[in-house]
Amino acid sequence: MKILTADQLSEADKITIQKQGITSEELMERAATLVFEEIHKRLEGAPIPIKIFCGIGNNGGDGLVVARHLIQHKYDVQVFIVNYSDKRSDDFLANYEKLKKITRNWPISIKGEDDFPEIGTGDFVIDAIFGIGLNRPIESWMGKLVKTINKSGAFVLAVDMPSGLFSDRVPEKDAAVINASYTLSFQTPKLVFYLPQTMDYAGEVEILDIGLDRQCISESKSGIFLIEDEEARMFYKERKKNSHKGDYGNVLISGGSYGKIGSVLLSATAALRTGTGLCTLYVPKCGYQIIQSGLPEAMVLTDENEEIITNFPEGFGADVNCFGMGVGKAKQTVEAMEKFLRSVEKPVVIDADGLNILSKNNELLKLIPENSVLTPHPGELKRLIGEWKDDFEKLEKTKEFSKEYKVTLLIKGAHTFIISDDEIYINSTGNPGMATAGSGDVLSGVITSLIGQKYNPVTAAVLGVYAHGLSGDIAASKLGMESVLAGDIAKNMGKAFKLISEDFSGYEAESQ
Ligand SMILES: NC(=O)C1=CN([C@@H]2O[C@H](COP(=O)(O)OP(=O)(O)OC[C@H]3O[C@@H](n4cnc5c(N)ncnc54)[C@H](O)[C@@H]3O)[C@@H](O)[C@H]2O)[C@H](O)CC1
Ligand SMILES: [K+]
Repeated sequence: MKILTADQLSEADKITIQKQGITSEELMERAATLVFEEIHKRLEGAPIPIKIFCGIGNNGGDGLVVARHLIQHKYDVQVFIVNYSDKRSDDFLANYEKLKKITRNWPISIKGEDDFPEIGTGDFVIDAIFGIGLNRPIESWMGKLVKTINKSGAFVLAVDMPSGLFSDRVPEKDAAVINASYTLSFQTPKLVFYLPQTMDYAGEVEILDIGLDRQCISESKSGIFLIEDEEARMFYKERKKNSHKGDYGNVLISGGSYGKIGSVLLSATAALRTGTGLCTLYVPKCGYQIIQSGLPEAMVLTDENEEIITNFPEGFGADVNCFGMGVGKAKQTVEAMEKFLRSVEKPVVIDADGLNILSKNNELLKLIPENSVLTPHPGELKRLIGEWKDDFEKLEKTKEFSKEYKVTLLIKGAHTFIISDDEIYINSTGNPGMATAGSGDVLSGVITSLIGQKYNPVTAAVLGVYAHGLSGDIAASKLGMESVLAGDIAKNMGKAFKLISEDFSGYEAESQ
């Protein structure tokens, strides 16, 4: 799903009104009715005290529409108008009049701290103060109101955006921003819902299709995409009946050192579980027994050194190479990496210590084959591209690096970002149970495997990250998050691909 900016959404708003021949008030009614329906579906008429805080723009207008429907469905509702100016929007005013006609319990105006209501843990708060129209930080008594809501312990549902959160920048330290439990957002996701510095404000996110003009959305220029089941299914290539192992890639994974042979083992297991035809590992001598007995399906080549990699098997001729997990940073290993980079021409996958070697030996960067995939976590990324001021700068610097060296980079996290040139793909699968040793080794194996199966490297990275997260979700649903091991992520990969290729609804039904 495409991610649009606030300006693009406002534009889509206007075009929709023109093309569909509706008024903006009708569009507001449509959008906010969907919000009401979501709430009604969950509360099922429960007599919970609902406090709706409305601004005086269109986000506030949405709040008034939601209030009207809730009141008409006999919910216990109190509306508060956060009355910070006289400039009320037309659609706000129209809905204010409509609300007054259906209830005697008129909205209460808040003009300062003295007007703040008591908010308790048992309340259901709807935040309709500001949406995508926010153009400066929330200040004065309004800021205090936001902080009071946050401290109340109430369940907070944000309409479109948590108030105080900008769609295109990180809030200042101590800024007043609603900490929503849940955000119902209109039409397209917003980038800030997925960045580590801002994602917590939004809580759980659901996107409501409010029927904005499809053509306008598809023509809006955006290089940012949220990857969900639909996109993953689009990328997936089915295995052909008339095929043999040679069609699924000859993979060479080089890595490991004494005490870290498990990393390569995990990566190779994941590659094979992702469908690799032939998998060979290049490891120090100490890894031989471990791999032969731990993964009989893999072949093993050993370095002459017992404990570290000091060389690279030139002329092996793999379809795709992966380098780096568990290799350490010894001088001879740096030389081995240089030999590796000089002897391969096709795109490679570089992970873990391979990345740390690159950041300490910048002269090696220019040897990376074009279209390679680098899979850093934030610490490794920082060593590679330097410090960043905030998540937006991190994205910009990563794009610059991607363009300079013509590589795809991952930024691993709760939502892994895949960055290639000017494009950003955001993954939607995965869970905190996957924050466990070896999880990254598994991911490199998956991506390497897909490149070997002739996916282009960007697609391999995007689909690989998605499948890895989905497999982690399957593992967590069986084992509980705490018990997920990296090996479980590799083990469930087949099931993840089965879901991607066939039927997601089955998984959803199964996991409920
Ligand atoms: N996107 C859509 O298709 C639809 C959006 N809807 C809803 O409309 C809001 C956006 O409404 P808008 O009136 O443009 O902005 P806000 O309500 O977010 O803000 C109102 C107004 O307040 C001023 N302002 C901004 N920041 C501050 C501040 N810190 N302090 C004081 N005042 C501030 C500024 O002038 C704003 O214009 C969108 O989020 C949806 O909820 C439609 O209902 C349906 C279609
Ligand atoms: K809001």
